[in-house]
Order: sequence, then structure tokens, then C-alpha cells
Amino acid sequence: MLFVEVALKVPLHRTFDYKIDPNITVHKGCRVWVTFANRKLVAMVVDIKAKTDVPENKIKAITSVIDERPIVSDAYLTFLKFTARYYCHSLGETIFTALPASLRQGEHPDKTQVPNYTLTEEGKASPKLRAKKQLALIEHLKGSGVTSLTELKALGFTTQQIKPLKEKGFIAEAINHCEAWSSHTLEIANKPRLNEEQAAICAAVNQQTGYRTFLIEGVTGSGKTEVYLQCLEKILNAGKQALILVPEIGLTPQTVNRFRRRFPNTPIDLWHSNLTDNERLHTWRRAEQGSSALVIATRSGIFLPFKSLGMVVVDEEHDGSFKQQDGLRYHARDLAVYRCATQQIPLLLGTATPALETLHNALNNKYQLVSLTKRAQTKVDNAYLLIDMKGQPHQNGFAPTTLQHIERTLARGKQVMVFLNRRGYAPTLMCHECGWLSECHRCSASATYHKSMSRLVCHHCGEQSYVPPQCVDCGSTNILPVGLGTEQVEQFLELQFPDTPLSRIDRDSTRRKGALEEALNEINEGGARILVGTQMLAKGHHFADVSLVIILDVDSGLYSSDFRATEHMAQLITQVAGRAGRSGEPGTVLLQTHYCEHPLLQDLVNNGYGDFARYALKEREEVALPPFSFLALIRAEANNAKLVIDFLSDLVPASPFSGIQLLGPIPAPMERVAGKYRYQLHIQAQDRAILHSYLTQLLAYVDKHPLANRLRWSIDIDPMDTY
Ligand SMILES: Nc1ncnc2c1ncn2[C@@H]1O[C@H](COP(=O)(O)OP(=O)(O)OP(=O)(O)O)[C@@H](O)[C@H]1O
Ligand SMILES: [Zn+2]
Repeated sequence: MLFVEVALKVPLHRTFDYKIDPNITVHKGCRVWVTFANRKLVAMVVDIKAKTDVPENKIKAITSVIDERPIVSDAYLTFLKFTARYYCHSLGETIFTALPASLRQGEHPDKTQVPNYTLTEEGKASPKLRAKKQLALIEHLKGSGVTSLTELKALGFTTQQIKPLKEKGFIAEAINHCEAWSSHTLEIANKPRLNEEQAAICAAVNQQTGYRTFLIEGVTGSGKTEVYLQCLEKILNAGKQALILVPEIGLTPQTVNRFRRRFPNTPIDLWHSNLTDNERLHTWRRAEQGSSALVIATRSGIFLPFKSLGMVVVDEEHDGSFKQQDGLRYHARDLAVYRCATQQIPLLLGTATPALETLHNALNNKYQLVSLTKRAQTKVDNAYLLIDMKGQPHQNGFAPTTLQHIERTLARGKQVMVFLNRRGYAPTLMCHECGWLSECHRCSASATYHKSMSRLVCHHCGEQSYVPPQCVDCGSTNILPVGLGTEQVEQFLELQFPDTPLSRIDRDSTRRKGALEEALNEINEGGARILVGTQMLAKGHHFADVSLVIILDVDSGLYSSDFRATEHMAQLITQVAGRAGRSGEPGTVLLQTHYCEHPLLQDLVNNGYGDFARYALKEREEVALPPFSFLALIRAEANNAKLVIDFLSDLVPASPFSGIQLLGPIPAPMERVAGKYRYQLHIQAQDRAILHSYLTQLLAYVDKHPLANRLRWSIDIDPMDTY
């Protein structure tokens, strides 16, 4: 008799054995159907063995084999086993998080094809068309030859343009070549000559054989993307594959476009949350078969099963979106380090604002630090101005000086960008008579006033309610909005500058499909002169005409209970500021603050992020916070606060464990969300191995804990925020 050890999508931290008829062939990395607790489940075979500890009368046989051949390699399974161990997550849940939905459900890996499009002879003859978007699509296909539907969608095209072009016979569906990409020859379009700093980095990367992580610390607009592109040439020329991880794809079609323009005939595939299940399966399979050369992906792309991976690039490595915030709470950048190290390939981490963890590793020579200190297309730097708000009169959050700057910039025909990381009209409503505040009754948070909808909306649980005509407590009609949101900024600026077109970009204004693309196009074509937005505006956009950037409120980041708050604030300021002065003349960055003298703020504006970050690292070292120690968080929540506290208290051992500091149970910074009480346990250690061995013991205990099934709990290794 033979036995298979399988991983199942269940939260238990263990695998399960089943028996299998020796006449049936099955391999590691194949899926099988099994019954588990009276349910039929897809299982992944992680080992095949001759013996089992399960008694003979207890062991069940598998129901059937799904895959004749393994769908993932041994090395890939090893990677997932590491992931599960590192994040203290069940192997089964880890494997089934990594697989695309169709494979989780037991479907055939070759179930689907995504159409490709190419120009017909009529299409190549530059047909006269009135629709601008249809023309743009024809132009695109002229450059790229064959392009998948997925890529066209990422570039902002829709079936509205594709269908009529197909009907008119200008484009046709093309055959999808699933051959290995390595049989192509690489075509490289025109490219700029690298400057000295860029060339030095490419040389260092190209020289590398085997594993090395490079941190490319390059100011915004210094040509990091150009460095990735030119480093990729060697990898692609060798017929290898590369993974490009980016924070967002929907927001930045330019990125995809840039890779496509540089490598016109190269199979590029995409992986992000807006794909359909079929599209995901398609990309997954093409990566696994070696048919894709480049995959541009968001966070979970780190789990794609490449056949011959040659390089990974993590662009904007500091970005919070690389950390998954529920389920398997992995960090894609950190997993990239493991993956590249085991596969002996280079990893490029690029950013203007390195995460302190990454910088620490670079300063310790664990990673190689390489820098781009100058902007690629302009010689000038942006000027920072701190606007002291203390005791100043202001209108809807704008100091008089700020308004004068806007006026002057507009008069010169330039664009102005106003940044505020809070959507809605005002974060709360207040009764002027009795002090009543609009609070969400399910969360410990205020409900945001959305004037255009006439609603109060909780940004934490989503609950909406009508704006009360009178104070709920005292009946007064004197109810006022307190604080500032983007909607209010928009209305105020429209009144101040009535003849100036304005565009607001935040989650509310871009909810309708295609709204974001329209707004971005309008900005790029110079229509909108004032741009108001949240961090959606901060990420990676290249707006040529912006020469004044205003950050309305930097104070909230200076004093916060989260030890990473100042780091995140400095990253955000630097990234937003980087949108100014991108072509030619220097930009101005105005920061409104009540704390002009704050040493971190002074350091940031006078000496730049690099200096700030090195100073901030020293501060972390003094108090032994990460990266100078290692942190794990156990979170628990339930409707009943006592249950949560009892559960977490019970996890605290009676006598201390050497090398481990425990704090808690303490309430989460937002104690109540959607009616649930949330508490947490902070577990800190100077040594990662000690932390992990402690957690392994703890988890074995939690798995059997009688309260564990009565509440929701989770463990977070290297948590990014402590809420
Ligand atoms: N060596 C070069 N010669 C001329 N132009 C260059 C060179 N390198 C980059 N550029 C141009 O400079 C601009 C900024 O470069 P790139 O987008 O690569 O910078 P980045 O550092 O990735 O920017 P971001 O700050 O948005 O991440 C682009 O328009 C790019 O084409
Ligand atoms: Zn709420």
C-alpha cells in the first residue's frame, strides 16, 4: 500500500495522510479529490510515502486523481512550505491561497484561453477612423504585433473599441502560441543612453551571477524604470523569465505601456485583482509553461510558478500594498528575497523612499545599495516650503500664503496638485450647542460627512446613514462639519478659482468604471489645471505640467501611536512631492503644518528622505523596535469583549520565556469595528529563530484552545500596522 500526504484548505496547522491504490500513478505536485469531514475537497499531494502513523482502520483512500502530471514543481512546493512556516499559516491554506481560483476548484489547468488580437492587412493600411480610441488601439497593435485581451484592458481599451474594429475587419483574433518564450529572439526598441549612475547599476547587476538583492535608492524621476528595462535585456536575451511586481496596475497603465514599447514582440502577461478567473488561470499557466517572458503583477504575483525565472523586480518596494492584510499575511517583497536566494537569481528593489527594514539590510551589506541621486530629465530639484499654520487665519484649511501660491502657479499656466489623504466632505459632524459628534454606532470611529450624497458614511465598516436634520442629543439645528476632506477642498477651490478646470481623484470620484482613466487622460491632456486627490494621486503618475504640490495636513503623521507613522508620512510626502517639476522647471512643494520645528520634518525637507531615514533608523535602534527586533502580533475579535480578553490572556504564559517580550492583551488602536471588539498581543524578540520557536509552541496550544473556535483570531508576522 502507498500513502499520499496532502495539504487541504483547512486552518489546522498540519497535513493529512490518505491511502492510494499502488496501481494508480500520482506525483508530488498533483491535485487529488479526497473526502474530509464528510466534504469533498481538492487536495495537493505534498509527499508520497510507504508508511503512515494513521491506524489502518482509520485511514481513508483518496477519491480520485485530478492531475496526471504535477502542476507545480518540487522547488515551488518548497517555497510554499517555507512561506507557511515563516508566516505560521497552515500549509494547505498557503497552497490554496497561491493557486488561482479555478485550480482550487479542481478545474483543468488548460481549461481556458484568452484571446489575442493582431492587425489584418486592412488594419495595417492605416484605415481612416473617427473614433480616437479605436485609432489608438490600431496604433498600439502596430507596435506590438500580437496583444492579449488582458493587456489591452490594462491599457484602458475595452470591448467597445475591439468589437467594431473586428467587425470592420481591421483586427482579428490571433492564435495563442503556447510555445516556450525562449525560442523567440528578443526585439528591443529605441532606448535612451544610460547616464553614469544608471550605467554603473546595470553593470553591477549584469555582472552578478547567482543571488544578490540590490536596493536601488533613486530619487523620484531618476530613471529607475529605465534601469530595470536595461537590466532585463540580459535576462530576456538568455531566454529566461522575469517577474515585475508593482503596487498597482489599474492606476498606472503607463507602466505596462512602457515595458510593451521597449520589448515589442515579447510575450508580456499580467496578474492583478481586476482579472477574471480565466485570465488569471491563463497567466498562471503561461508562467508555469515558460510561455511568458515578463509578468507584470501586483502582490500575489510572487506566487506564480515560473518555469525558468531569471530576475525579480519589486518597484516601489516600500509600498504598503505588498503586504497582505488578511488570511495569509505575507509580504511579497520579503518572499521575493527568499525566492531569489533559493533560485540563485538577482532581485532588484527600487524606490525613492526605502522602507527602513530594507535600508537597514542595505546598510548592513545584506543587500547591495546602489543610488540614483539626480533626476534623469531635469537638473533642478524641487523646493520645499513649510507653511506655519499656528495661530494663522485659514479658509477651509488653506493658509493665505498657500492660496497666493496657487494663484501664481495657475497664472503661469502650470498645474497645481492638492493632496489630502481623507475623502468625503468632513471627517465628522458636530453639534455647535452640545458638542454631539457623528459617530458610527458599530465602530470606535466617527462617521464621515459626504455632502454630495447627503450621507454619513463610516470608512471602516461601510455603514451609511442619513444626515440628521437636528442634533440627535439636544435637537439643535446648529450642526457643523468639522475638519477637512477632499470633497470640501474641491468645492472651496471651485469657488476660489471659478474659471479653472479642476479634477478630483479619490475612491469616491472614480467609482464608476473608466472614470479614473478619463480623469487621468484629462489631466495629461492639460484639461484640468487643479488636481485634488488622496494617495491615489501620489502613486507613480507622471504629470508633466504639475509645478506646485500642496500637502494640506502633515500633522496627523507626526504624532501617532503607530511606530511606523513618521516613516510612512515621510514616504508619502516624498512621493507626492515627486509629482512636481517632472519636466524642466523646478517644482515647489508646500507643506502646511502646526509643527514647523519638528526635527524629523526639518530633516526631511532640508536633507531629503535618505537622511531622514538613516536618522529614523537610529531612533528605532535606541528603542529596539523593528528592524532592530522582530515582531509578531496575535489579533482576536468577537462581539463579546470578555471572550477576546480571556482568550488572549490565556496565551500569556505564567512564567516568562527567555528572549521573548510579551505585551497585552491591549485594545487595538480602533477597539471596535463593525460591532466587534478587537484586542491584540504583541510578541517581540531580538532573535528571529527564538520568536519562531516560541510561536510554533504557541500555535500548537492555540489549535486546541476551547475558545479559539468562538472568535476570530489571526497571527501577523512582521506586521506593518498595529491596528
Ligand atoms: N538615461 C536617460 N536618458 C534620458 N531620459 C531618461 C533616461 N533615464 C530615464 N529617462 C526618462 O526620465 C523619466 C523618468 O524616468 P523613470 O520613469 O525611469 O524614472 P523613475 O525613477 O522610475 O520614476 P518614478 O519616480 O516615477 O518611479 C522618463 O520619462 C524616462 O524616459
Ligand atoms: Zn463603522
